Amino acid sequence: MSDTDTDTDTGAGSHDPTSLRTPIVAVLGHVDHGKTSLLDKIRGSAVIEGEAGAITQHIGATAVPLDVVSSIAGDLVNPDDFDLPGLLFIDTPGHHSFTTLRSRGGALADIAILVVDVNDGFQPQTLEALDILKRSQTPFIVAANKIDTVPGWNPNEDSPINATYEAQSDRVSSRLDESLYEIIGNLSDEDFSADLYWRVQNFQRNVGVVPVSAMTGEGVPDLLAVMMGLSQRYMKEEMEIDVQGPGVGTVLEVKEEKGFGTTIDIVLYDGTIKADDQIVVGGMNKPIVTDVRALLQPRPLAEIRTESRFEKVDEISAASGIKVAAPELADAMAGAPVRVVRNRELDEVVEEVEAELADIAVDTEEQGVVVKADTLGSLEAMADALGEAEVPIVRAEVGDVAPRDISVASTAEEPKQRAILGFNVETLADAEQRAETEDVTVFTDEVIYQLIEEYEEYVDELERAQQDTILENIVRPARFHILPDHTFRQNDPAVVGVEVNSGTVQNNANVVKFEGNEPDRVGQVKGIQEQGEDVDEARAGNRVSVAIDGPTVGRQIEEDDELWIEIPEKHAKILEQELASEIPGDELEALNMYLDKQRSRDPFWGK
Ligand SMILES: Nc1nc2c(ncn2[C@@H]2O[C@H](COP(=O)(O)OP(=O)(O)OP(=O)(O)O)[C@@H](O)[C@H]2O)c(=O)[nH]1
Repeated sequence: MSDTDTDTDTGAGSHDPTSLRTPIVAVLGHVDHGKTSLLDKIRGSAVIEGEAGAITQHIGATAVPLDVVSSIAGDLVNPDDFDLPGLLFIDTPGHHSFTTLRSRGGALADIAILVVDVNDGFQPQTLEALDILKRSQTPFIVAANKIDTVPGWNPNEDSPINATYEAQSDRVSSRLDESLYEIIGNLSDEDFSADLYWRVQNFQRNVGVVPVSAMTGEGVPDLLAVMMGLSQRYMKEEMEIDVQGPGVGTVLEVKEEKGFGTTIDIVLYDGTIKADDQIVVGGMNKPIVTDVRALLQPRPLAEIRTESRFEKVDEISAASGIKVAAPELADAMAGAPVRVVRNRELDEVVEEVEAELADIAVDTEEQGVVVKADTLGSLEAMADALGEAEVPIVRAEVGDVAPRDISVASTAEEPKQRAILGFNVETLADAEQRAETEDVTVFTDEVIYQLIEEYEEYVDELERAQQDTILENIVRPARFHILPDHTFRQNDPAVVGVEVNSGTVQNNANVVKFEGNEPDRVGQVKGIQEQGEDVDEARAGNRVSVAIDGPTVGRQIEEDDELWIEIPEKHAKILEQELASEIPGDELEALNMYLDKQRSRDPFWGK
């Protein structure tokens, strides 16, 4: 330990062939529950507590070295107990960036903080985040945030939780306990056994809940202590890397940068990347092979007035966030792998990148919706969620919704598949216009489940509308009988009083009479009158007079006869198979009786 004691540089450090890298930490949680504030608090405390320059601002991440963790956490962290170099916090909070952050087949973050507002409790994105954590099997702790908002709270800036608990009245602390136990209960509903962190004996089996305030810093010492302890205890082996080996990382963002062209912000989780390395990066169509032109880090705050926001470095080791400037990065994708070639066969490295990309690739089908997402990880998350919702995908790509996506969607055979689902992306202006003319519906949202819910509602509505039009064009079943002494006209057309037993008699429908089970078309309804008024239809129970063109009363039809509306076989099939739940019960009854009659003659009628 003693030889690394003085080494506060969490990145390029020791020259041991293997060394322990910094665990990568991601912060997730529902909107407004305090993810950004918590990160800011940790960063802020680190700046105040540490020697100048002790925390390193990386691209997309903040490194908090062990000695700074220890000075914030006080008695809770004794640096002699640890040999991991500190913690690397990913600066972009939210499960969205978390899904982007993947490494070989898993989450890139080694550990996560799930922020839950103690007042607000579990919310949709809390559940979504939990789902993502569960799937990626990422260890996490819950930061029960905003404890300072418990009415009557007596704040103690930056205090460990037990000290601040003691400073609260019984009423206040039992109120906080109530909220905390609610969160623990919610976690258990989601199959996570959880408890207040100081009661947890085995963090591999139980999720620790740490009460904190991102505002006052209360509980932040505990949070850091638990993170450090968890990493040291359970992740040490995974943190062993060949620090001088060729670097391996994940693209966090693809960005245009003045003077540098397209650059990629990456998180390096293994080895070292050097300013003269050849690298292979996952691209839209194929791996991109290119040479690093510059490795860029943010300039320390003091030098912000100089022209560039960045300064060049010669090399950097895992775990770290770095901007890479290199030619031909336009097709690079957020979430894609990056590998340094150095001393290895280029083909081999390309194959490794291809294999990783294939691993993330989404299965597409002949017919389905178009899916767009801003990163590979989120595309994969979308594909998973759509798979669960049984929505097939015809094309899945990283990027904004573009006109060619509209073209693809417009070729869908089913109207419900003339749709594009865009997660965290924009719709380009010309695509929007095109969507309108090509009758393609574009859905965009920043929450996966909301996006899918929106689409499902749309599909439901579409199907309802379709059934309505089908129903409009389909002959409705009806059974009715001629009332005795109600012949108003013998023929041309015959006009008789009838009562509808079940179903709906509609104008212009054909009328049949069964002789035994043999249907015999006797004519067509040519007018319905109810109490002297013309109507379009008569429902079950109505007594109306109908004009039937074709028969003569006394010959083809008689008073007391039971008559039916004739249902074409195709219509009968649609009614029975698709619309049975849409039509009224009495209509269904008439349909079933009609089918019974037809099928006693021909068992396959209407099937
Ligand atoms: N009183 C109090 N307010 C807090 C605390 N943490 C966050 N807030 C406030 O809650 C609001 C949301 O906090 P953010 O940090 O922006 O939340 P977030 O989860 O990062 O939100 P998004 O980035 O929008 O998802 C802000 O007004 C914060 O000032 C806390 O511990 N106590």
